[in-house]
Amino acid sequence: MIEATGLTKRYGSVTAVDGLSFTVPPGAVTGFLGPNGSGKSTTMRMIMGLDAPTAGAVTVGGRPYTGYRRPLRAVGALLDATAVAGGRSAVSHLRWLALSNGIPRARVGEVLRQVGLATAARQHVGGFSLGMAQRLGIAAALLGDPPVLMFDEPVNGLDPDGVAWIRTLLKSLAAEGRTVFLSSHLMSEMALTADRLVIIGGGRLIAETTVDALLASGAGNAVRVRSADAGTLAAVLAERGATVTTEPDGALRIAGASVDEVGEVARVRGLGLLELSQQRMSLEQRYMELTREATEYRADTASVPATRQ
Ligand SMILES: Nc1ncnc2c1ncn2[C@@H]1O[C@H](COP(=O)(O)OP(=O)(O)OP(=O)(O)O)[C@@H](O)[C@H]1O
Repeated sequence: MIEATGLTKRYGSVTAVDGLSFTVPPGAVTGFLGPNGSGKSTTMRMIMGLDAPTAGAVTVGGRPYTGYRRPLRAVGALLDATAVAGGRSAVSHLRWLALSNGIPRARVGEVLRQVGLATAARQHVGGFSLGMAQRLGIAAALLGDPPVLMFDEPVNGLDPDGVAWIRTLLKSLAAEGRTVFLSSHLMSEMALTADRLVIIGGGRLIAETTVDALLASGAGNAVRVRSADAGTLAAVLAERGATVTTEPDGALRIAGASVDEVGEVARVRGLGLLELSQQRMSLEQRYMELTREATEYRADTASVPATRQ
């Protein structure tokens, strides 16, 4: 579990993180989203004790990261995959990390196999591709078998196989009961990987919610229906208070009624249906809508509405 309470970081006149409170629970993948410069990396650095908060606090497993004598056993993190000395081999890099954290040497071989780097174990890290460096960073994060894992843009530069591999790995780590916290700008990937989301903008919380709840709450969600009796169906639905528009292909787009309600109205009136489906905004569309709302709200009132579910 990661818990931030009133977390704040100022760099001179820049407030990078502004009174941020959120929880990352175990047993789920929680995505961390926000526009460029919204404070995600700064927040992750404070979680890892690499930067001290100006105000507020963040704990991992109930205590600050810096309170752990062997931190790799408490939290594994991939923050910058390229931050490994290039002259070392993968195996010597991991052995050194294991030694300094009281982790058995045998664990090095295990994690190298787990990330698919066993055959490259003795190669110099300087010659690694970005994908191999990402895998090595993940091996280092897994080394101490920690209950909490954090990944900053883990799929950056990976090919589709690598992206799918990380998705499966993160989900399986969460299924084992670990806390998994993940930042990424790839919305389609986030929609497939994350169960929950913490969304920030301008250093402040915009929403803390599940992916399902966020998608269900989109203003652009609607029901699409095609019927040979579209005119009658549209009139009946409008009478019941739904907003009905006609699409270029003759289908009706209905806001303010569920798929079940539309289906029931058609059944009762004996109107044949050719198609009936729920239209949902993508995570990307919903995220853009939400961050835009928050920016406009902030411009109006100088404070951001926070949704917690
Ligand atoms: N060491 C620093 N000194 C001064 N300002 C900083 C420092 N680190 C971050 N900032 C500023 O704090 C704000 C938040 O930056 P941060 O890197 O945390 O955002 P981010 O959400 O991770 O962005 P990105 O998505 O681009 O990685 C930015 O305005 C940035 O310029």
